[in-house]
Amino acid sequence: MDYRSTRGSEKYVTASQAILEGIAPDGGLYVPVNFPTIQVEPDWWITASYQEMAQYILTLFLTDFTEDEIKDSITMAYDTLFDTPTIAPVRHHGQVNYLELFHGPTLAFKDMALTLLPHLLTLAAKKQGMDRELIILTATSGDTGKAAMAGFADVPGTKIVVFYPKEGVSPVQEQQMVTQSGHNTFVVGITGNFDDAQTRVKELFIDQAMNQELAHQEQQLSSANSINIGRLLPQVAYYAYAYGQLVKSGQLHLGEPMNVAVPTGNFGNILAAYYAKKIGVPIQQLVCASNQNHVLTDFFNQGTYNRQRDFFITTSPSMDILVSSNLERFLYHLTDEDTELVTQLMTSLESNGQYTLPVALQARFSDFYAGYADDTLVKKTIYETYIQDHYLIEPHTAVAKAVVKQYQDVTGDKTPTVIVSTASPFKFPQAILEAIGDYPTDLSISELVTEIGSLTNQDLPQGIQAMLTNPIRHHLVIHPDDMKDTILALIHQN
Ligand SMILES: N[C@@H](CCOP(=O)(O)O)C(=O)O
Repeated sequence: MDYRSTRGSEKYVTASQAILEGIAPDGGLYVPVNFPTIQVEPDWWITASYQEMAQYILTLFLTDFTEDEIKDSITMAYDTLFDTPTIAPVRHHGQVNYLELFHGPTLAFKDMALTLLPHLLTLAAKKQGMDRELIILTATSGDTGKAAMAGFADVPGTKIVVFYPKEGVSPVQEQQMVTQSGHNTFVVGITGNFDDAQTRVKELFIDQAMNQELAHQEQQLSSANSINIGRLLPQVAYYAYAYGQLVKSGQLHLGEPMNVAVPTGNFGNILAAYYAKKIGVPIQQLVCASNQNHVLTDFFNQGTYNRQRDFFITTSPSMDILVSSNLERFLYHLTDEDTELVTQLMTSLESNGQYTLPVALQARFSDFYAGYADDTLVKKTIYETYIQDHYLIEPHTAVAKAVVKQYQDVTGDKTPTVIVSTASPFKFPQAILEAIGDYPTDLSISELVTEIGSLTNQDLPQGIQAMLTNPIRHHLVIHPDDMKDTILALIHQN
């Protein structure tokens, strides 16, 4: 299986090359040149473990890795770092299925790929005979940063630098990041938003002077964001696993489709569901759920992507994004691989802040339903779910739940649906407590997470305990324009 850039100007590369580079040299994103199909015995869906499914699916995509390399990486990634042997359980509460993707070490769905990526990247470097130090640049709106640092901490031959919006993540997300250990981890707040960070990170990948300077120091950039195909493909596995669990629970007969509802900002998680559908996971409708920054909702409903709009800081900060990077990959597939058109659209987005898709292409959106929920609706959804179903959900999951309700009200579609639950309630205690009761507004982080523990009847997860006890190691806050100099200073300090 080869990969090519969405902007088309580069030659085909192997999986290991694509993973190592992170982003294509022309500024596009690597995509598979074709899609394999799942060919398994019927009982595979209900008997395979999470690890077995992930191995099967990744073997289809990562064809220059051996089966043993993939298997060993998966064994190391999905182990006791997760607090449940099922890794990605589907829980059923009040007639609703939640695919809980927050059982990994940092309590967010990003762990599903970022416990694995360091192994894949290390192998990719070996395969390519690349012995430079890897500098992993990462932009985060809260979850990716912590998961990426936890994954790469003290991994030989790597340094990781993460940028996050200083005023745009939850207090727990920030505390998790700034207490991260590891001699090779760096996290820096910026006085801007996630888009400022992500845009500059993408620019640096194609900044010749920067890349030359790094090469001179025997270093090379790569990415831990979902712009890296090696971050995205592991996420395909959990949609297959969720489907198997729905069949196992008797909600579906094998072959009958499910719907999935994904809270999304950077369009990576829902693109992984789209890829799952393309390789044969029976998915009917992809419900694309946005928060008040509903640039994706407007795109799917009106055909125009317009990032020139107010930016809101919401209670679901991981989705506070106006430039959804992975939409570029979707456009590539939607346009039947018309790299010239994709390049035009992306150039228009960069220079005019918007683009409109030709009407004939808008007619191809039928796989997707898009909607959004603002913070008032999110609050109501968290409250109702807790009171009616005795289940505590965090704001991103609540966004998806609210949009599923809109979808079902509008269409009457009764297809069994999986709501992708992207983070643990422990990461967003303030928003949750505000939604469900009359809590004092001045609780400390420790008091906040303790309340969540009482409400869910759980001990504090290991990752939360570590956050409360580890010292703060990262203090830097900079202007986004200083990102390049800051990276160079951090990675070259002794
Ligand atoms: N929601 C993300 C933003 C970056 O998304 P990614 O999937 O491209 O890493 C976050 O929490 O950082």
